[in-house]
Amino acid sequence: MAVVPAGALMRRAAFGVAVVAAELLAGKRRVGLLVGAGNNGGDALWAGYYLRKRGVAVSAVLLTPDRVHAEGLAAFRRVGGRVVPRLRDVDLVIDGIVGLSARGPLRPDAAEHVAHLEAPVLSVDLPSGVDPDTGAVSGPAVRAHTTVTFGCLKPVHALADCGDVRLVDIGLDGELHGPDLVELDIADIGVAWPVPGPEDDKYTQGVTGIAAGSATYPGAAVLATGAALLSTSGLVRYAGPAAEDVRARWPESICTGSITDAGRVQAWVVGPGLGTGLGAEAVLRTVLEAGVPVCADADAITMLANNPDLWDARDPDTLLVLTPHDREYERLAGPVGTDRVTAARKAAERYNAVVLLKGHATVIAGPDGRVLVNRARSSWAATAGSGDVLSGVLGSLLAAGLDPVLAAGCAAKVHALAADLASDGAPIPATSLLAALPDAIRAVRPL
Ligand SMILES: NC(=O)C1=CN([C@@H]2O[C@H](COP(=O)(O)OP(=O)(O)OC[C@H]3O[C@@H](n4cnc5c(N)ncnc54)[C@H](O)[C@@H]3O)[C@@H](O)[C@H]2O)[C@@H](O)CC1
Ligand SMILES: Nc1ncnc2c1ncn2[C@@H]1O[C@H](COP(=O)(O)OP(=O)(O)O)[C@@H](O)[C@H]1O
Ligand SMILES: [K+]
Repeated sequence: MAVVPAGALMRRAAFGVAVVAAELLAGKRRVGLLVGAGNNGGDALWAGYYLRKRGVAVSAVLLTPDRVHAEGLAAFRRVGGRVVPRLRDVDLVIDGIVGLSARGPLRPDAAEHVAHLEAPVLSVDLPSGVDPDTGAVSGPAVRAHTTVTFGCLKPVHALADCGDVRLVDIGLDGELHGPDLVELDIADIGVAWPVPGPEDDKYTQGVTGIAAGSATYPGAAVLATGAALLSTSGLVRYAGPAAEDVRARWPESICTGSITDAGRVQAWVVGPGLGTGLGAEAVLRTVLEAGVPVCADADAITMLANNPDLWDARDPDTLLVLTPHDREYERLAGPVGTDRVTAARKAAERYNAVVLLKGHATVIAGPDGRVLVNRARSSWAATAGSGDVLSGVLGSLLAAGLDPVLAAGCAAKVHALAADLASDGAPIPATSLLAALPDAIRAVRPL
């Protein structure tokens, strides 16, 4: 703002909004604006101005008539824009209620206008009512068909549903610092995914150890072992009371009844279905002492939360990835709250571990401050046993030697993709998600 003429950034932004609006209108001619008190409302009014100049009928509701972007309103009026008490018969709504300075959900008057909308909504910068920094929705909010944002993506675009997100360049490039959050794309994952070369054999690609399952929950062991087998072509060892079940389902795994004679591995997955009794504690201790990277999931997290002495078993240099869902997180570090990125960061720092906080938007924080986000495209992965699959995928990537933050990011993305591919619009059990892993990996691998 200091280096460009006053109002220039807003006009560039608004012009970008008008271009996308014209595209969404696809020949229709009536646009309504919801205009709030700040610059977001100013963007909407200027977008209305550009649309009017293209012959579109534009009406605007001013939510706070005494606090409105004055130049934007004057320009809008100059070209024949109408101010109305309520939007009626419009083909597209432009949401300029609040933008980056928004706090909290929509206030009742704005919520009332939004509740009655029938036309698709084009949000300026973010769907109003959704928190810009955390993506939290704690009350009424706009549901956007499309969001147009400026200069760079903001955390809300990675953490919440903003519809189709379009980025408009308004000339901020030189001013932007590196990203606070990173979302891996398919190409990043395709490059990172371990692939055997001519020199490889079953050991060189990393051996994954699975310490999971119990007499009560043998299925978790079967799912985690299968996921490791399907994710890389290295060897997978299983150790625990579900050895018979695992061997029957996965004859290619090497199974033993006890962790003490499991043999060497390059990474351990510990926890799914393991239980939390004394035997399980001894298993967790053995794994943490092994000096190889560990993915601690499910019951392993609960044990670490309940018995802090267990942390002493870990060599401080041992790479650890914790994969809690919200309730497991709460046992470890208190309530997650609405700011999932801060929650994951806090636990990563406290435990000197990579923390993968599961959910629709999975947040991965490294102890070095890196944060990755992966927002799922559907919620079909929210099913029993799907976390066991995730831990197996992640363990095999750790065994292959991937950096643990990258491993967690790759696992989260491929897991979510497998859920989409398996589901194709219908509910699926975790065994189907598991079976779709090869398709998901093929989909990310370079052609
Ligand atoms: N910073 C920049 O370089 C640019 C910013 N632009 C626009 O400016 C916006 C930010 O503008 P502002 O800082 O004025 O902030 P906003 O437009 O987000 O508005 C803040 C105003 O809304 C009120 N408000 C906050 N939360 C509310 C709630 N829950 N319900 C109702 N009212 C609420 C506040 O009291 C304040 O008056 C961006 O989102 C973007 O649209 C663009 O013009 C492009 C350039
Ligand atoms: N609403 C959702 N949308 C998309 N993915 C979800 C959703 N809820 C959970 N998941 C994913 O499903 C998996 C569930 O793991 P978890 O809770 O450990 O299940 P389980 O213990 O039954 O295996 C995680 O990978 C999580 O990110
Ligand atoms: K908005």
